[in-house]
Amino acid sequence: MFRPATRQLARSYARYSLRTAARPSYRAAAAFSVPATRTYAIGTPRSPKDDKNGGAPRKKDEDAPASKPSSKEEDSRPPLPEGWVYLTEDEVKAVKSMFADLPSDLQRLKDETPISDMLNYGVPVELRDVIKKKMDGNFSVIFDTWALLKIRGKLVEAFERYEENKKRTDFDSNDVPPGVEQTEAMRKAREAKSRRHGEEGQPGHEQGAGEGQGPRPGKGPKKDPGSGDMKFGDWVTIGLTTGGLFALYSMLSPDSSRDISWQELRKNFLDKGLVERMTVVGDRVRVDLNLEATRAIYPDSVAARPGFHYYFGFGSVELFENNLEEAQRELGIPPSERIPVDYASSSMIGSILLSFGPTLLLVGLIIYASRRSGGMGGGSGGGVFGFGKSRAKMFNQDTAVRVKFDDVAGMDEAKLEIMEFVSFLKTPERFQKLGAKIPRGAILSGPPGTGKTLLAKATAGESQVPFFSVSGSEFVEMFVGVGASRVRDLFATARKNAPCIIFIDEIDAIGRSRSDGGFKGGGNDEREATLNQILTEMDGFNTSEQVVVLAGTNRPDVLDQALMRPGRFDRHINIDRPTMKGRKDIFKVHLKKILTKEDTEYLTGRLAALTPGFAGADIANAVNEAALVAARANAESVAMIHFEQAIERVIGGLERRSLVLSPEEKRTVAYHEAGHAICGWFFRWADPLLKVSIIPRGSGALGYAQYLPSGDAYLMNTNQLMDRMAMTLGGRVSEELHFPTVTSGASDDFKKVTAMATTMVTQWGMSEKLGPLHFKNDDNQLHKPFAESTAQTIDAEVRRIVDQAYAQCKALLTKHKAEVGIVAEELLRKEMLTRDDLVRLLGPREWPDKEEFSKYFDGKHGAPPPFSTENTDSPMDSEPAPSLFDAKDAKDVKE
Ligand SMILES: Nc1ncnc2c1ncn2[C@@H]1O[C@H](COP(=O)(O)OP(=O)(O)OP(=O)(O)O)[C@@H](O)[C@H]1O
Repeated sequence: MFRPATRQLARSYARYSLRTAARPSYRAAAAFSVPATRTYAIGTPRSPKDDKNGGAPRKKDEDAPASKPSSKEEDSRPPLPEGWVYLTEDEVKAVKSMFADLPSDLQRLKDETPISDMLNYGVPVELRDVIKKKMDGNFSVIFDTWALLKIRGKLVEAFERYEENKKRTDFDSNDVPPGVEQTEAMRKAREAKSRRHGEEGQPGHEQGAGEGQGPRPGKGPKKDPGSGDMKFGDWVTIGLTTGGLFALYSMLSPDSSRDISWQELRKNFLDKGLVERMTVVGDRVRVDLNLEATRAIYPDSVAARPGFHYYFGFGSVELFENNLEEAQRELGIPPSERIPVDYASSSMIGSILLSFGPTLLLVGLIIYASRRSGGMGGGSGGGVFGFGKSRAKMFNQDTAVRVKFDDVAGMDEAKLEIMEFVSFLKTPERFQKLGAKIPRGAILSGPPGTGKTLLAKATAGESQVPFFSVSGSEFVEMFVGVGASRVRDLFATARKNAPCIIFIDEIDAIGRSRSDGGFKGGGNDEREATLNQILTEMDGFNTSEQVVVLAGTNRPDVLDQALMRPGRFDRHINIDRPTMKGRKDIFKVHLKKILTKEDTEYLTGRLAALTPGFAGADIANAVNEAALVAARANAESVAMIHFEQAIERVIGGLERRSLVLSPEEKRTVAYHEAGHAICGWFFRWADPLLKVSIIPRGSGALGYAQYLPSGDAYLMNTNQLMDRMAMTLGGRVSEELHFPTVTSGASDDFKKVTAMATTMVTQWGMSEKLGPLHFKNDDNQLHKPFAESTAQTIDAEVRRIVDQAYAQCKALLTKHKAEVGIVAEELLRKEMLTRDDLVRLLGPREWPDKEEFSKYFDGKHGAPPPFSTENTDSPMDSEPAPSLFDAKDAKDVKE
């Protein structure tokens, strides 16, 4: 089987055949003394039509055979050089059969190869071995095909030598002398060559017609329908192993280019027709070789690898062009087939980019990063300078601060105070004509969620002036000077928009007392610089400037005194948690958004009674939660029961019915809670019980008892405190009385009792031994503000008080041991008991109820008992945020 591996080989063989077919007297022997052909990887053939000789080019080789010899002449065939033999007819038949066996993609080779001519012109002797193997049936597709390729290489080399010796010009199909009849092989070979030349896309070139002529391919040798397929097909046929490894090696090889001198290039590649294209890249020329031809001649060279290029330098483009021109002239390459030269001007830009690319990239990144951080601030200025821009959000009439004083409830005094600012902003002349200096600003302080921000917004909403809202933490940045710069920017913008209000929320983030820094080691210069800037800006206000600064904080105690002095924040408005009436009003505000059919007066009163210690935000949350509970229950409107469930949920957390306790644990919890309930029922000064439950809730409470607090207890006497402590210890005492051992469940009770007793002794002057002294225990202080002996006295007094509460509780529960049992057993059955259940089990409470209790919880309004047992919690509910209550809060969530 004869399978040319490369385009070059195929072409060479085709030419060889053409030649022999055209001139029968030609002998292979002559080929070794006279070059018969020259191959060019590139170049455009002359069209036969264009040729002056009518498609038959001039004759170049005088020794070339003129016609095919007859079989009679075979004996007189000239001797062949060593290593070459003439084939017999049988052998030629075997070659034909090998071609017939070729895979379909190589069948074309058969057509392009004039096999019968082999009979006359000899072949390398190795071909005979291959033919023999074929005839014996030992032909190996991989190894013997490879041998055939090598044989083909020898043939090509022979022609190359011939060419070099004679320095003759190309001999192609068009060189057939006039009058010589072209064989079929000649025609096909010429067509094949014509197709290859056609790749160069020379305008006006006409391709020959005939079978085997494919559609004209686009530019580039790889698209050659003949040679490209041939190469690929060869590798496939030879074997994936050889080809794959070679391709992999070629790809992975870092050796993708090499410098070469002009002389080397000329000797090794140009003269052999292996150069396909040259590209001027900057001051060098890149050489593209015809891979297939190169591989045939230099099979082991890197030059034959795909993607490999030679480069050579030149003095000037003109010199290079002249050299190339001269070389091609010497080689006799016709102008139409000269090697194309490209000029890659874009490489200049490419090389500039390559040199400056990293720097440009870095600069770009820096600019991008600074723009981003500037942009994040929301300030108008971006870029590097955006850091110092204020991040205050501005609201005006268009962007609407629609909050009005009516939306703020439960802080009437604070509202009155702040209304003065509104009058000042609206009618400044009223104050100015009397010579009154307008307060510069006000600090709104109070626990979280009490409505400080809301009040500031309402001030802006009422005065109809622009409102700049910023948080203190937004001045804090890792860069020195940024905070002060943002303050400057904020005040400058505010002055431009005067009259207006600036609201700085959480001002303690920057307004912290400057002396505080010392303890933490070195202070914080950046924060101090920011604070100083605020002080300066507020000082700098001209009295007629209508810019009011409001600030909110939960920690007025840590603020710097300079900030609080008159002339800066001269009004201090403390907003505490709302009273019973305040809560009622806040409920009214938020109930406006809710669809409910309940009597508003009764509903708000009852809810306010149930929520002592709730801040405005807690109330807003509870109302919203009630609407969600009602929605889950598919209710038409939000009813009392939904509100109560919502409040219970806000206080105690989500019910955790999935938490399964053992019967023994459940029993312990029931007796523990029953102990609390009995104490609350029988102690004179204890808060009336609302509900006791052993359904686990929240994160760790296994049961709890809830009491109606004694209104807003601003004052508590010793009796109340002792009863409350005794009631708190009721759980543990009950466990002691009813079980052989006690549990860890009373830990939180002890914590509360200890805290209460300690406060009584150290702050409320309720210890006769210690007397009327106040010792504030500050965790930040290293030393206690009292002597060691005082500490011992405090310890002793705290113990005495707790012991007394314990004794009081034990006496009561021992007396009512049976009742504890009754309540506990009922609790185990029902899991939750209300006040009505206790009345049923224990009879009416001996002590009179408080006013609010009888008003809202006497059952006269037909409302269900508080905290109905109906459970609408679904497992998907999220747990509400726990509310904060101080020691005065009577809601008692116990473990
Ligand atoms: N007095 C009130 N009247 C009506 N709603 C209130 C009142 N106080 C708080 N709220 C509700 O609580 C929400 C939160 O209040 P706001 O943000 O003003 O609290 P804050 O005191 O500024 O809290 P923080 O100290 O945590 O910043 C308000 O949007 C409002 O719905």
